[in-house]
Amino acid sequence: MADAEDRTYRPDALIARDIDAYLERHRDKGLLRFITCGSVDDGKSTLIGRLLYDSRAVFEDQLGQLESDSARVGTQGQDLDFALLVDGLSAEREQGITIDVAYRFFANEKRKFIVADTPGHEQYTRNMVTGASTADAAVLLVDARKGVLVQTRRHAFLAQLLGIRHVILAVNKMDLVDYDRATFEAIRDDFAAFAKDFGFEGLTAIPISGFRGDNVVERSAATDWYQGPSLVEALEAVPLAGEDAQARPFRMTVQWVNRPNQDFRGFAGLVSDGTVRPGDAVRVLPSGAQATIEAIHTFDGPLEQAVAGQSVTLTLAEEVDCSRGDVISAADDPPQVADQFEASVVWMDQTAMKPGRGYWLKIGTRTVTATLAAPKYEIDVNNPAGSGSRLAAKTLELNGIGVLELRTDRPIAFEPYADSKALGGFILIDKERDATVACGMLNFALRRAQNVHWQPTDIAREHHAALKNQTPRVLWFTGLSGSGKSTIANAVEKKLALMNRHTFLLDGDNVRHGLNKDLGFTEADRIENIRRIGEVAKLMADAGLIVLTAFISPFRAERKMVRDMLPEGEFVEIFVDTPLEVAEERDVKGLYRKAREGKLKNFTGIDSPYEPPEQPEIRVNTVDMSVDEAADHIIAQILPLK
Ligand SMILES: Nc1ncnc2c1ncn2[C@@H]1O[C@H](COP(=O)(O)OS(=O)(=O)O)[C@@H](OP(=O)(O)O)[C@H]1O
Ligand SMILES: Nc1ncnc2c1ncn2[C@@H]1O[C@H](COP(=O)(O)OP(=O)(O)O)[C@@H](O)[C@H]1O
Repeated sequence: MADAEDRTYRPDALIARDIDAYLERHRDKGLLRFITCGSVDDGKSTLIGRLLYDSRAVFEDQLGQLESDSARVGTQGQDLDFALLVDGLSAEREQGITIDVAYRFFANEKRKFIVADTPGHEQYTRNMVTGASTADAAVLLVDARKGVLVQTRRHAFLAQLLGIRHVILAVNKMDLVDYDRATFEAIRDDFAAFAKDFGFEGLTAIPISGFRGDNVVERSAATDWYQGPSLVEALEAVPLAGEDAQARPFRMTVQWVNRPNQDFRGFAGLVSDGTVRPGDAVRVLPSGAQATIEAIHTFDGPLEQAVAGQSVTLTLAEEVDCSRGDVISAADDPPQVADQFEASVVWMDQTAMKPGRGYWLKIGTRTVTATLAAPKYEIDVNNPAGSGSRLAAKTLELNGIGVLELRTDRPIAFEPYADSKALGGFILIDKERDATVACGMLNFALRRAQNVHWQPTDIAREHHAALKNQTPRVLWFTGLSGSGKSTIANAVEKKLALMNRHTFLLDGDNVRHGLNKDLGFTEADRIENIRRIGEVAKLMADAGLIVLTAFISPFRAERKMVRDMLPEGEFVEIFVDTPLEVAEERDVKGLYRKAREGKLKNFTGIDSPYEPPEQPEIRVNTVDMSVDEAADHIIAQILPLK
């Protein structure tokens, strides 16, 4: 702040005078995206404020606001409090912490920069992940008085997990330790020792003062013992992501198929890697079909070549199947195709991960269903590099990071995240709530799936059904324990038998004594229980049977999963809608009493949830209907069975 009075801080005057000229001036400069991370009070906001202010990216009205805010609530006496420039949200000001990712743009003579300011607080891992996913570099702030903290380590770990290869360790508040060289070097060495296995290509440590401006834009005389670059110089030296990507084999994920008329079929998307030219041999994945690039179209006309970072429309010389989500790649060096993977997952939702449940997995522009296994281990983010960094875990909670196996319902083209963010990074979406719950990185494909193929059989499911002279069905009873599922399913089966129908009743207690005797009543076990029963019911329906199942099946997601496994109309959801009080009153097996006495844990309706169907095909009310009436009602609804 020493020279604040004698310099005229103004936003680049060109912005106001001629915005086109301003943009033109910056157009051909490379763009570096970076994140800043640090603990609360490390001075992150002040540093970013300083970067913006010194690069004249602050607008005059903001400046006026800053002056009045500084006087009112600033923490820096009469000086401008740069943190106020960045901590824009009022909630932040009140709490004194940054609560979301803020993106800010500035430019200097050499480069344009987008900085994602990510919060330091422990529970905000997901915001850091959001900010880091597109960053080329990370600036990790450390308070010179405090040194490397647990949070610094966590941020460094997340940065490497998200594939950031260039890290700048900004040892801040050097003014408060009298610019002491030994303090700086001890912190630098401490961090380097911790991060030695992280594989950072560039690790630069810089002594700075965001508040005073030392070594932020210009090198400071106060640290004459330091010979390295200023922060901005270090940021100018980070290689741009695009440069790396261009050296890789060609890949483009198809965003949409442009078919304005019969004669034109173009595949539009962003070239994520490499270079493409007309005449190049390519492959469409996951099908593997080969083709040749006919032309490259853009809004401004055809191109002789397109490189990573450009959005184009490709036409192919041959007629091949290619649709949204497919990957067009260099023919001689295509990405892999697989449906089982090891992945690292960062859980970002309040609701814990449910192993066995199907989530939407979105990778590039493709969306498939993925089922996650329980984590192999969770990573102790507070101690990510040492021994003991792997923790046993059955699930992942908010901000938890784990390594696990997952399978997709269809093969997808992919690359390990370490090689390609575009083809290896994904998000997971809760199907019911349509909410993003996690992000992840594919590490590698599991080989085990590759040699297992579907065996085609000559007698198809239609033949089985025709021989039995009936339409297969899965009559899926769901409801609380003691609601009447088994009793009614049994009555329905008897009636169907009298009608000469071929049936099979899969009942909760029986299946749990055999096929599923390894499973208990945790959420994960119930999900697996229903998954297996769904698979068995499907096989039986393939064999032409009318299958009746009587399981609590408490979760909508798994009932929907079984519905989706079967041909349209074959799954009939029957909600045995008995109120909890009535089922509890019946208490056929004495389990409700035990549960109320606390002798039985995770009992449905007591301390484990039941999600009633929203639109069941059939609902039966066992208070008003007898068993026989309920059975007749169901049969009437499913007829005819041919
Ligand atoms: N904790 C707990 N919660 C619910 N039910 C329990 C529990 N412990 C044992 N039982 C008995 O197991 C039967 C339910 O098994 P399901 O396979 O139908 O359950 S689930 O669909 O996996 O939720 C259920 O049988 P029904 O009464 O026929 O529903 C119970 O008798
Ligand atoms: N209308 C009804 N429908 C079904 N069951 C009834 C009805 N009225 C009384 N019940 C009794 O409720 C109990 C239901 O138990 P069960 O069929 O084992 O339920 P679930 O399989 O859902 O746990 C049985 O004892 C049954 O006789």
